[in-house]
Amino acid sequence: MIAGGRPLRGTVPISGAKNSAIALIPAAILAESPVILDNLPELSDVNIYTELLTELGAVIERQGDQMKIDPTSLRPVPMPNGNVKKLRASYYMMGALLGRFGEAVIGLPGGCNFEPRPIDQHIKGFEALGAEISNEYGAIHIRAKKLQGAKIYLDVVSVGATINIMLAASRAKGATIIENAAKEPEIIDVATLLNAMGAKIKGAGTETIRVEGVDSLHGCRHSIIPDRIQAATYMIAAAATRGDVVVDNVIPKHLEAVTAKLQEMGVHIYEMDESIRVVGQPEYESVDVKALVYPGFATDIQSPMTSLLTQARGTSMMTDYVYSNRYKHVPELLRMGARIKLEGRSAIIEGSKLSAAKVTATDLRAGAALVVAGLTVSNGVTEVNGVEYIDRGYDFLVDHLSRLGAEIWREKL
Ligand SMILES: CC(=O)N[C@H]1[C@@H](OP(=O)(O)OP(=O)(O)OC[C@H]2O[C@@H](n3ccc(=O)[nH]c3=O)[C@H](O)[C@@H]2O)O[C@H](CO)[C@@H](O)[C@@H]1O
Ligand SMILES: C=C(OP(=O)(O)O)C(=O)O
Repeated sequence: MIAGGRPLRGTVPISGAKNSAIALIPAAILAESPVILDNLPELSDVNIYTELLTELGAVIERQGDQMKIDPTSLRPVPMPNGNVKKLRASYYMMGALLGRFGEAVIGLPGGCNFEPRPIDQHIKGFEALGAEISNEYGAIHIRAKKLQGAKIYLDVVSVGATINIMLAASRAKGATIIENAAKEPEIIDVATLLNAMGAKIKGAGTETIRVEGVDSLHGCRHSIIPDRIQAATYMIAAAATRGDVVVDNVIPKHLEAVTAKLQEMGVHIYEMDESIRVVGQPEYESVDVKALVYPGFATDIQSPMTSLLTQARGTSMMTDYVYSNRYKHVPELLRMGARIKLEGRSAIIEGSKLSAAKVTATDLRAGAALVVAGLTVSNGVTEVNGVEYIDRGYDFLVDHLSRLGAEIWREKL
């Protein structure tokens, strides 16, 4: 529930990145001794991953924002159903188990289903490494007598496929070259962990990644990079409420596309070494935004940005080149009085005054978009349902926003 209309003011600490954490936890499967992860976010996706690895026999200890994963007794137990279906990133178990044991049986992943999300490039990568793959009763069976390095050109730039191939290839014989690789910061984070575990990966963060396979990997300690999507969401919320907020513990370089777009709208932004101050203004110019792969404007921030664009003067255009149909938030924003038209993969957004309504999130970032919208509305209380999606990606959201001066609370059901 949000009684909006209050400018957000103060400092918000940003936790470790969800999309790193849920790749780094399965990466630990490849080690033959314990891995320690610091700066772990407190998210439902992380909790589900913890359960998944425990079901496979790993021993996991958590203390504050630290997780110790001891994978020494872990076995490649088939996981056709259950927790794997609750999580998009359960597909990383495929690459990790394949690398460590040469086999994996994993149910097709779940997670946010804003549109069909194929994993054909992951499969193509495993096959190129020598794995045999079949789909039986909704679960992918992957087996390889021996993993052999290969040259793999990805047909589409895919974060998940790039990471999954790195995981398996780090234990293959010889060199694997991934061409047309994704360049997101989370890919560099995974490569950094794997290299600290003894892998030989070069080029992460560029479109060509070279993985020299090694015979074994060992434990290490690693600190997860800050969550750039959470950070961007608070930046957008600060702008939308005409507030003055410092997002702290971030890597400003990871947020350049968002910073540039907000500045183009007229938001004042000051970058420090590890924080960004966002000062909202009474009026904003309309802008056109293209959601692209990194270093472009992230698709994961497209939905909250769409909410902010309702606050700009004139007509803005949002085009998502990564997911053409990621607009489940739009019908809900219409309920709040937004004037948005969908055309193909674009949303055309007219500046409008929003009003309170009962709305429902059906995926994580749609949820974030509705919260941003609710924060701008001063007449009445906006009710956002489906908050379990928001819990996938924003830890302590209500606490953080309350500390920034928002009137926001969770109803006990
Ligand atoms: C857990 C995680 O890190 N999730 C992120 C990851 O998802 P995920 O890794 O699943 O997304 P991808 O980068 O793979 O998808 C990018 C595009 O490629 C297509 N595609 C992907 C794989 C494939 O085998 N075949 C194929 O056609 C997808 O449909 C999509 O259009 O990157 C997305 C794009 O930045 C983000 O929105 C997600 O938050
Ligand atoms: C779509 C997202 O996550 P996932 O790929 O885990 O569903 C997201 O983080 O916005």
